[in-house]
Amino acid sequence: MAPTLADPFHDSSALREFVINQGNGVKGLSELGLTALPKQYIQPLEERTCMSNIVPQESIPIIDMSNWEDPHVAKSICDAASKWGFFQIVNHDVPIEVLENVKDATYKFFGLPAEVKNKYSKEQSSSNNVRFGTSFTPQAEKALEWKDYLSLFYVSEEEASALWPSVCREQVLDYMNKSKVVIKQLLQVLMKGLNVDEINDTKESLLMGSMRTNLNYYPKCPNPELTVGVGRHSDVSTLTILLQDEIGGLFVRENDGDNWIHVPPIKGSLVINVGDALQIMSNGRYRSVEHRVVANGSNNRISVPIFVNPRPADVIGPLPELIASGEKPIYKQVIYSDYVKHFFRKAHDGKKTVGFAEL
Ligand SMILES: COc1cc(/C=C/C(=O)SCCNC(=O)CCNC(=O)[C@H](O)C(C)(C)COP(=O)(O)OP(=O)(O)OC[C@H]2O[C@@H](n3cnc4c(N)ncnc43)[C@H](O)[C@@H]2OP(=O)(O)O)ccc1O
Ligand SMILES: O=C(O)CCC(=O)C(=O)O
Ligand SMILES: [Fe+2]
Repeated sequence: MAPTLADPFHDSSALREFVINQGNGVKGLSELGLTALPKQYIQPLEERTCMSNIVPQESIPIIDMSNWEDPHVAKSICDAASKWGFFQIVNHDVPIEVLENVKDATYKFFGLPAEVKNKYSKEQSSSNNVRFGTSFTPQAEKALEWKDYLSLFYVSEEEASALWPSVCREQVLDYMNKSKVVIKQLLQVLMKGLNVDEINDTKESLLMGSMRTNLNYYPKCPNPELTVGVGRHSDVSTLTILLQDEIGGLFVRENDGDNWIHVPPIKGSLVINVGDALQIMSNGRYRSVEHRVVANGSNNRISVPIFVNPRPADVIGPLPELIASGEKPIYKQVIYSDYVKHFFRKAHDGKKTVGFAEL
């Protein structure tokens, strides 16, 4: 049968060839002007965002970082990390031009021809530290996600100069470097909230020894209600610093229940969330909370998370200071790269990754 514009990708191998092998991504699908979502992206009902589960009157905290050392501000940061696992920060000293430049650079990267972006795919990239991809783990997913991404793991300025795409390299490095000040402030406050007063070099390396920046591109989707931009997951980081554009679509789970709260875009703000590594190191005091992104029928959307992590070879577990104070550990010691590999080997599955470290 001849392909139709409604479903030219009835055959999954044709879809894989176009989206993954040729590097067109979902951006390429979106730009074909399809009238219906290819069936490979149709998510089961329980994974779609249902309006009746959204609580419009709720909101995650918004914290002004200009007086971050003030005990009231510090308390609101620790409370937000314990209760919500998510908050937004304003007046954080990352210059607005740096944020605007990295958003422009994201559009520039995804605007490159498919064959140029595809040079950074898993198959063609000269390093595992630079990866252009689509969905989350397409080989492990029953239903694909409507998102393309570029993932940049930072090793050194030299490696970035040699390997990262030139259209976004400087802007991502600048965003990462300028964010370090607020990352350190947040970690200092969060550690103090656990009665860990000194962040020595070893502890700093454990909390923020590696960084990965992803550029996420969610193209306009023909049937947004049938799919997801990103499925329910918690991040495996210590902290994530997320820059989103003005479109919206990020939802956070409220108190482990069935209700979801929208994270409204605020110009110049950054969204902060606790990742699994901090949940484990804080012995469950700070919570990495499930979140998801809806697809959008009218607009393209971008976001730029910085995942602040331990180093791959670090062993993570409840911090010794917490155990010394008499707390019973609820997590075991795990090698961080084993934890991350476990996350990347399966489709998004909410909070299940943390089970890998549970005692
Ligand atoms: C993409 O959509 C996402 C991503 C996310 C991400 C959320 C985070 O919190 S990312 C922070 C992760 N932490 C780190 O990167 C720091 C620690 N790094 C490591 O431990 C290692 O660098 C490594 C990530 C484990 C890779 O080590 P390596 O020795 O190179 O291992 P491999 O065998 O090559 O890879 C293992 C496995 O993972 C897949 N993978 C690797 N990198 C990525 C990547 N950047 N994005 C997606 N998948 C990746 C790789 O393909 C391997 O899988 P196979 O099936 O091929 O075996 C949140 C939400 C999203 O939607
Ligand atoms: O795009 C967003 O708002 C969130 C993306 C996300 O959760 C992630 O990349 O881990
Ligand atoms: Fe996430």
